[in-house]
This record gives sequence, structure tokens and C-alpha cells, in this order.
Amino acid sequence: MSTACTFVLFGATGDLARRMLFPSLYFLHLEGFLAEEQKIVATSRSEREDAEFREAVREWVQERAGDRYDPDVFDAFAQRISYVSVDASEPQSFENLAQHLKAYCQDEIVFYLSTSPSIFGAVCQGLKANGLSKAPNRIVVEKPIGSDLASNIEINETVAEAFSEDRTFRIDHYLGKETVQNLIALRFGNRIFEPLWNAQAIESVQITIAETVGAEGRGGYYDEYGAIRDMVQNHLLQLVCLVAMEPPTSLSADSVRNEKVKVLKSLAPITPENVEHKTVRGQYEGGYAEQGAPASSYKEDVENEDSDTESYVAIAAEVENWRWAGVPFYLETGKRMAERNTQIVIRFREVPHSIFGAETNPNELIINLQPEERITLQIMNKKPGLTAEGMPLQELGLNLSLAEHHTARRRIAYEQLILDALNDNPALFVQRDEQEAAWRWIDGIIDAWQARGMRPKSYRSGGTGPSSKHSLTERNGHSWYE
Ligand SMILES: NC(=O)C1=CN([C@@H]2O[C@H](COP(=O)(O)OP(=O)(O)OC[C@H]3O[C@@H](n4cnc5c(N)ncnc54)[C@H](OP(=O)(O)O)[C@@H]3O)[C@@H](O)[C@H]2O)C=CC1
Ligand SMILES: O=C1O[C@H](COP(=O)(O)O)[C@@H](O)[C@H](O)[C@H]1O
Repeated sequence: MSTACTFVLFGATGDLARRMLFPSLYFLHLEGFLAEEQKIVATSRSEREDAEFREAVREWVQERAGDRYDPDVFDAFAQRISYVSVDASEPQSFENLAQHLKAYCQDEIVFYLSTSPSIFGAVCQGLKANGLSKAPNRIVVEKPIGSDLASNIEINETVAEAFSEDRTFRIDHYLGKETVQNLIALRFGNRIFEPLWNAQAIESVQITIAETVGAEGRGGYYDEYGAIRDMVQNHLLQLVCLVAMEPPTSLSADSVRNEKVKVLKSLAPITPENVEHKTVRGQYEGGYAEQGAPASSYKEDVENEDSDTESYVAIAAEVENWRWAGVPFYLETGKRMAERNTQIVIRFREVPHSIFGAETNPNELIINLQPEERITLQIMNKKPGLTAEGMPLQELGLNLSLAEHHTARRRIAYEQLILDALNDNPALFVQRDEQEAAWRWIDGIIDAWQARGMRPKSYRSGGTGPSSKHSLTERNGHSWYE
């Protein structure tokens, strides 16, 4: 059950609000997680009546909830919602909002900014000027916060003028995913992994986030950001943190986030001297429609014939500390890939000496995060049957398909994050120093690309990325797990 506070959503007519935020709030209501007094105040620029806006929300929820949409439950949910028009560029709008909140709502307020970061500053100033930014009120801000370290600092400074760090909740929706949190349970809820979780036993780590969707629909934003800013700076690096961090002393927000930031600060800088060996940029070509994938190219999707932005990136990263010295972390993310798949592969070292007269395959721990949640440990077994000599081996997987054990509906990541923000629990949100360390590393890569004039290589839509990605791993005698 959430603390009874008011949830004020900026950007309530936007794509994220429609597809994720209102359906998440509905599910929280449906399952009894919202306090009875909980109010939701929706804002965007246009003028709308409450009733009209609630009907719009009904459609969005219906579309997402499918057979979990219940008209009576929705009617009760809709009673929580009111609508106020606020244009961030007009300070007067915030007075209207303040009056509405005074008349209608609880004392404690959570503001959620699901808008372009370009108006975060104006919103924070408007809230502050009307006495709405005082404790215990807090603010949730969507990604991306900036497009480099300098703009990240600038936006964070503006937010900090109104909301202190402990009342600023930076979203990375991957941290709200059940499967991503399960990584913490896997590592620290089991004794067996820790003694092997280091460079002595592990040869390499691979983290892949492959998507089948392209940049269509968000072309303007995406073409400015590209895969490195859109996915690596946040989601991929958060996964690196959870795999590589030291055991936190507790699950408290400070313990976990302080361990994560140490990982980010340990990432070996990528420089103009090594960038061509350590990174690959790619951009999808058109075609491939015969196999069901859209036929458009990246350039067509973003409507920019001259675009040099990457829709794919692969990086051979290193975490320079005692635990991980010499272990490459192969990171990869791309749009319009063959299949949607988020996966972590921990490849262990070979046995030191084989007694079988043949090579054994190194063990691999494969953690599938989405679309299916599965953990597989590849191990060597004896091939069944009589043998005249030696012992032939085969590789088989110990398989844990979590779908078979979980009967609960798969939640939208935002459900957990909204609930945590309402309950003032920042553990699954990103600290300012974490974000700055991540941007510092990413800026280094982008500067190195520019210094070397590294343009994206093209790759087939519906494929596995540019062929040059293989040199990245082969250079170390490794190969991608595909
Ligand atoms: N969409 C997605 O899948 C994802 C989005 N995000 C992030 O979430 C945020 C929102 O994204 P998205 O929903 O796609 O964006 P949209 O462009 O779809 O929506 C933007 C919202 O902001 C409102 N808005 C724009 N200007 C003003 C203003 N001056 N004052 C008040 N409100 C304003 C718009 O309302 P109106 O036009 O009616 O004024 C609209 O409700 C962005 O930071 C994005 O990067 C993050 C991850 C995924
Ligand atoms: O933040 C973003 O994430 C999505 C991928 O999220 P997922 O939950 O579907 O894995 C990505 O498509 C989008 O470009 C990016 O902005």
C-alpha cells in the first residue's frame, strides 16, 4: 500500500504516459496498492475537462490492460484523476496548479516529469515559486537527463535549486524490471556464485540488449541521441553495475547505489588510441521486408538522409579493479535486430587440465532477462553409451525457466518505480554521482569517435549487427554468444 500522497504527472498526454504510466497506475489501483486518499493530478498544455481526460485515460488503459480491464474498477480509479492545464513556459500556470492542489489534495506531493528535459528547469522554478517544492514533496525525472556530462550537470543543478538530492528520483526503467532486480537476488541470495564471481574463474562477460523495433516514431529524439546515449549510458551500464558491483552491506538505497558508482568509476576510459579496437558503431539498412521486418532504413525512419547516428553499438569494456582485472565486458545494443533479447552471459574459464583426451567447453551462466526470464548453466556431461576408450562428453544446460514458477502477471517496470516514489524509497533510482560517472565514460567514447572520424557501419535490418563486431571479441580469442 502506498503512502497517501498526491501524484502530479507532467506530460500526461504524452506517449510514455499513455503506454506506461496510466496503465501502471491503474494496475496499482486494481491490486490495492494505492491508498484510498491517493489523488492523481494530470497536466499538459492543452485545456481539457476532467471527464474528457478520464475518458482518454480509459482508452489507454483498456488498450494495455486487455482482459484485466474492468469498467467498474476503472470508474473508481478515474475518480482519483483530475486535470489541470499547465504550460511550463507560463509562470501563471503554476499558480493555477497550486490553487488546485490546495483545494483538492494531500499535503505530500510526488511530481513526475514525463516531458522533455528542456522544460525540467521551468517546471522546477514554477513549483518553487509557488511553494510546491518544499519537503516532503519530491520529484521524479525521466531520462535522458542531458546528452553529455555538461548538460547533465546543468539539468541536475536546475532541479537541485528546487529539490534536494534525497528528494530527486531519477528514473531508469530497467531498474523497475522484476528480472533486473532478480540479478541482485541471484548474486547475493546464493552462496555458490560469490567464490567464482571474479577474474580467477570468469573469462568474459557479455551483456546484450537487442531490440526488433527501429527508431520510427521517435526519430527526432533518437537521431540526436543514438544508441550510446539512449541505451548504453543508462540501461546497459546499470546492468554492468549489477553484475560487477561488490556485495552491498544491505539493500538500502545508499548501500546499493554506492557500490554501483564504484563500478562506473572503475570503467577503463576509451580513448582515440584504442576506440577502433574497442567499439563498433552500426546503422541499419532497409530491406528485409520479406521476413516480416519493416522495410525502411534508419535514415528513412529518422527522415535524415545524411544521418551519422548509430542505431547499434558494441563495446569491449573493462572494469579496472581487483575483482575484474583482465575480464572483458562485451556490451552490445541495437535496434532492428533479429529478435528481442536482453541477455547476460557469464563465461567461465576452461578447466585447468582436461583428463578426457578432448577439450571441454567452458561453463556458461546465461541469464535471460527478456522477453523470457530464464537462467541456464551450461555444463559438461558424459555422453551416454558404451565406450571402448576415454569418455566422450556433451554440453547440456541446467535450465530454470522462471515463467514456469511465476504465476503472477508480468508487471510494467513503472509500477514498482511509481510505488517506490510514492513510498519515498529511492533504492531503484539513480543517484546523481552515478549518472555523472556514466556520462563521463560515455563522453570519452563519443569524443574518441569524433577524433577518429568513426562513422557507423551498416548492418542488415533483422540481422545481428555489423560484421565488424566479431573482431572486437576475436582480438581477445573470444566470440559472441548468439
Ligand atoms: N516514450 C517512451 O517510450 C519513453 C520516453 N521517455 C522519456 O519520457 C519523457 C516523455 O516522453 P514522451 O511521452 O515520449 O514525450 P511526448 O512528446 O509524447 O509528450 C510530451 C508531453 O509533455 C507535454 N509538454 C510539452 N511541452 C510542455 C510545456 N511547455 N509545458 C507543459 N507540458 C508540456 C506534452 O503535452 P502537450 O503537447 O499537450 O502540451 C506531452 O504531454 C521524455 O523525457 C522521454 O525521453 C523515456 C523512456 C521511454
Ligand atoms: O529507454 C528506452 O528503452 C527502450 C527499451 O526498453 P525495453 O523495456 O523495451 O527493453 C528503447 O526502445 C528506447 O529507445 C529507450 O529510449
